[in-house]
Amino acid sequence: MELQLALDLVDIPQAKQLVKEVEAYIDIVEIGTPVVINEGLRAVKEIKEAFPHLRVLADLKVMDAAGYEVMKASEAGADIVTVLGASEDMTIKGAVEEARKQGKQILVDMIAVKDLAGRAREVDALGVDYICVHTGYDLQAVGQNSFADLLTIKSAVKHAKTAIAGGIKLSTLPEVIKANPDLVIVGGGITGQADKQAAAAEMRQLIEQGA
Ligand SMILES: O=C(CO)[C@H](O)[C@H](O)COP(=O)(O)O
Repeated sequence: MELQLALDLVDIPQAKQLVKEVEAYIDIVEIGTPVVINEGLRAVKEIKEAFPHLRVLADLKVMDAAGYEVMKASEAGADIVTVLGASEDMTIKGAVEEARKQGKQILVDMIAVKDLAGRAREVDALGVDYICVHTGYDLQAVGQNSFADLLTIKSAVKHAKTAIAGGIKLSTLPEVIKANPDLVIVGGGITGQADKQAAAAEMRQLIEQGA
């Protein structure tokens, strides 16, 4: 099980500082959508150059013209690029084709998908690398989470790796680990803590010991 640090509310120097603190405990650094909006793909480039041993995910949440956007993120150094599960099959196919050309991976974010099991089966058949259930900030604000959704995609998906994101904290990580996703994505559960290194270390330890 891999651990991904999601960076959403930082600029590039803050991102570098944060990754330096927790790099020993994480597998993937996510350059979050707000960071890409504020800083552009330069954030992906600078983090990959500073931490070449870590994989970098560009959370572009692509919805159209995926071939071009996956190409640009790959050129910047992204190892994984996100595409929305709610987008057209053609878009997801285009993303997978370009990722294969570039030697990169596609994570499909299932945020706002209503028929989760059905869409997960379709997206899985398109050859994506990860399928991720995700409770975004707007639904986290009204108390929702994706724990049940993870079980739904675990039973639907046959080929892709499964992932979960959205408000995961130290206190809820054991429940997530029990459902055995391939990838756990944590933002505020690490970046919002006074001691970020300790939070990341504890999370890594829980993952290693299987909760
Ligand atoms: O993609 C995102 C928001 O759209 C976040 O990166 C993701 O939800 C993880 O962050 P957090 O753990 O703080 O919810």
